[in-house]
Amino acid sequence: MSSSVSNSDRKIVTGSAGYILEDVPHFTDDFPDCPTYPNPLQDNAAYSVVKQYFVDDDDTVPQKIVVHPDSPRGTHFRRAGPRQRVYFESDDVLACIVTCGGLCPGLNTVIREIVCGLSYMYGVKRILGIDGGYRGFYARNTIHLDTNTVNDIHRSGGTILGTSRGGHDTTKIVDSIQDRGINQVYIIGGDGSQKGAAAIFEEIRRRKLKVAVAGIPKTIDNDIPIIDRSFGFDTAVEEAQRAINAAHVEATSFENGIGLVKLMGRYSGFIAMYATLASRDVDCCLIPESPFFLEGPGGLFEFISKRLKESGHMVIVIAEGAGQDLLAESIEESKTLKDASGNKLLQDVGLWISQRIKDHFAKKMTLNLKYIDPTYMIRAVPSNASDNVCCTLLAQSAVHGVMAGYNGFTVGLVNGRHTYIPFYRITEKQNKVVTTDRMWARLLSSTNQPSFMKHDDIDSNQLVGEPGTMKW
Ligand SMILES: Nc1ncnc2c1ncn2[C@@H]1O[C@H](COP(=O)(O)OP(=O)(O)O)[C@@H](O)[C@H]1O
Ligand SMILES: O=P(O)(O)OC[C@H]1O[C@](O)(COP(=O)(O)O)[C@@H](O)[C@@H]1O
Ligand SMILES: [Mg+2]
Repeated sequence: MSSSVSNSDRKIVTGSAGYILEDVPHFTDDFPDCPTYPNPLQDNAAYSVVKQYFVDDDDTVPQKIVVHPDSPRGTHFRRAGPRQRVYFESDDVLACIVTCGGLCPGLNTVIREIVCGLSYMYGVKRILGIDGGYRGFYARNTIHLDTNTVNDIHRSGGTILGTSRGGHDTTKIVDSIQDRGINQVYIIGGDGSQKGAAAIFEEIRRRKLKVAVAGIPKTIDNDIPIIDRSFGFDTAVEEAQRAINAAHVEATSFENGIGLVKLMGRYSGFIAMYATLASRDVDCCLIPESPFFLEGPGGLFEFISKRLKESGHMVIVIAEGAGQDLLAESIEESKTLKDASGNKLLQDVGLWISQRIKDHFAKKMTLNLKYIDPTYMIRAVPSNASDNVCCTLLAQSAVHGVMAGYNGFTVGLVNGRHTYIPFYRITEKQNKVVTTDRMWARLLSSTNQPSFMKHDDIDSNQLVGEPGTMKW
């Protein structure tokens, strides 16, 4: 690596052939002389047999893996994992864990694995749970966590710590961290929580505290950029199959039956897209990234009419954020309502579209429409086997990074490898389905639905924009 540019926000290292490392802060940036210790894992019987268990400090992971012979090497992120030296003595650690935002399958597994990782791998004995999200830092007592208290929690949905929206007061949160003597903060949450984590980290740095802040991305609808996916998505897609199956059974049992399922996805339609591709019973999938219209040639009503004539039934999957522009035209106040975190409150597109379909066909034909809203059911369940493994690796990677002195990062899977990503890359934009990618084309070809787009409508940004993750 040849040169390094660093300001309070960004730490960019450049190398030959267009190599760029978007690095994360490290304790030594602010405390150049802080002491280090041998990693206790080197004496751990389970890990000592692993060849090259410790990650080389120069290991980085490319953001783009499809390249041409003359492509520049491009952006990389620091590879996650244990390092030879650590920046905390086990007995000095006072760690805390907080869960924020909406529920997601796997929250309890991540909590469990942070506690077990800290305890079994690094001999940390003092771990606190923050009660009920960010406001719990200053408004509630802490919860004692150890390997016994978390032993069985991965079998339950939700979060044993509780969660909330709103209540982010950076000054009060950092006061609480400072007063309690906490020196490791693990924040499990979505895009909003990671913005909160970045604010906490900035304030900690401003106060020159030797406190590590690490984010673990919680995104059921896969709206966090850079990462391949995070825990809970797989479970949500699997759980959505039950609703789609029910919709299919209802639709096939009645004359002109329509089963309509609403799934989560405020701005990103990945759950709807993957649930549709997995099921094969879905005739039409509507997501926020792909505008649609109801009336006239090429519209949804025409397609419903055609599909009912062809097969006598149909299943529609709609993401909660789809068609919000159409709803906003009819419900004026929907444009301004927000939740406690400042997220725009969405109107129930499922109810609205059900009514519009019923009204449209009322005088034309008998129609049996059943609306199923499993949105909270798909996020309140415990995580499945594959998500449990995902939770474990994310939690352990976060613990390794913090112990190794890295700071102000979100841990995430990039092209199948765990990495440490600076907060600003996680919070600067949202991950979306790119409707000019092949995956959306596969969906259109599997459902045979219209694209609802005229060529002129295709957002020119999408043609040149960064491709969405989860591409095969
Ligand atoms: N820009 C922000 N700055 C600081 N805190 C934020 C910001 N956005 C959201 N938060 C806080 O993060 C927490 C979770 O945010 P929310 O948007 O509800 O869920 P998620 O993290 O799942 O996206 C809330 O306590 C909220 O107040
Ligand atoms: O009713 P709540 O608890 O605010 O949750 C609803 C929202 O939570 C989510 O499941 C997840 O949102 P977050 O990522 O902001 O937590 C959204 O898809 C949904 O709109
Ligand atoms: Mg969010």
